[in-house]
Amino acid sequence: MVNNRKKITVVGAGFTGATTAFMLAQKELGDVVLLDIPQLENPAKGKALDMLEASPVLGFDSRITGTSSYEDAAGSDLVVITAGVARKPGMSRDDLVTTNAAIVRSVCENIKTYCPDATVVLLSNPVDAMTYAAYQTLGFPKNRVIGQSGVLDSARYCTFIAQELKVSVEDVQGFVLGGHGDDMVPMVRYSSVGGIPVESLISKDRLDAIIERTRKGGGEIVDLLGSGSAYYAPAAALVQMAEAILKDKKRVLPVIALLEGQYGYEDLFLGVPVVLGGAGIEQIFELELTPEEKAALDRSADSVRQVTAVVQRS
Ligand SMILES: NC(=O)c1ccc[n+]([C@@H]2O[C@H](COP(=O)([O-])OP(=O)(O)OC[C@H]3O[C@@H](n4cnc5c(N)ncnc54)[C@H](O)[C@@H]3O)[C@@H](O)[C@H]2O)c1
Ligand SMILES: O=C(O)C[C@H](O)C(=O)O
Repeated sequence: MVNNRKKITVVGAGFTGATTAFMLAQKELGDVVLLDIPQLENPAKGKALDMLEASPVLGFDSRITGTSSYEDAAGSDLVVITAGVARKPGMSRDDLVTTNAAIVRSVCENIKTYCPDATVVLLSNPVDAMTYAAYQTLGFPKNRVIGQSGVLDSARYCTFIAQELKVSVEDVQGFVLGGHGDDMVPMVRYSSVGGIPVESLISKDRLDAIIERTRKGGGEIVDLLGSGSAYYAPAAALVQMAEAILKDKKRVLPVIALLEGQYGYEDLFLGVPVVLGGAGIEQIFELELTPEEKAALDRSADSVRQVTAVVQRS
């Protein structure tokens, strides 16, 4: 049964948007509108129809429509924004800030008009700063403007731990704090495998290598693809967040939230563990950090503050 016929709009029908739409529909989290610019309306319609024609085989009843009109998005419960350009090999995510801030702002003007009650999840990069730009433009309550990075970064971190120990990913617990950049902070002290602290299972050298690979995880995929960036794991991360919100699951997940004093930061969107449910971000967990962890988080927050300042000036 489709989840109370919730309505979900995915803005940007490119790699991440289309993959997210398909996963949302397969999980029957709602009816899905896949929206792109007018010049790409037909490809958006084509992708949506192609997905819909898979529904008898895969057995889902979510409706999927492609469009370039925000009227079709009207009244959405959830809006996922993937609109924007992706980086190329040799670029950092921050190189996209000016281009994508303009795109995110124009998208959010429409969301504000057509979907005033929606919860909005940002994916476009650099995502911490794009979440700030969206919050400014939307004027929605802070709990309903959320960025995706920590679920993806944590998934990469847990994948590498499971590979190292040759164990099931299902038994690995761990998460990443901070911004979605190369100085993100995988939280080793809070990571475990089957309840056993990871530091007692993996040597420091190997853990350092896993941390470094996690931090550069997006770049590893960009280099392998040659053009474009990751989309399967990012889409899976968005869908986990969507499910938590649409089903009011109150999952504890690392997401990009507005910090107003938590962790010592003011007026900054940054990745932290939260309770994610029907109201969006329902609670922010503030962890006690060691001096080393806090210094690492400060470095990450500084990077995010610098790129956010570009958004604030533009
Ligand atoms: N936060 C993360 O963890 C994460 C993960 C993966 C990708 N991303 C980012 O997500 C963005 C999208 O990645 P992708 O691989 O889907 O790129 P893509 O190029 O495949 O798709 C982007 C789509 O956005 C559309 N678009 C551009 N301007 C638009 C507008 N004004 N309105 C509606 N649609 C518009 C484009 O036409 C295109 O179809 C990039 O910025 C990428 O860096 C972030
Ligand atoms: O690395 C990128 O540019 C895309 C995304 O942020 C990712 O981490 O895969």
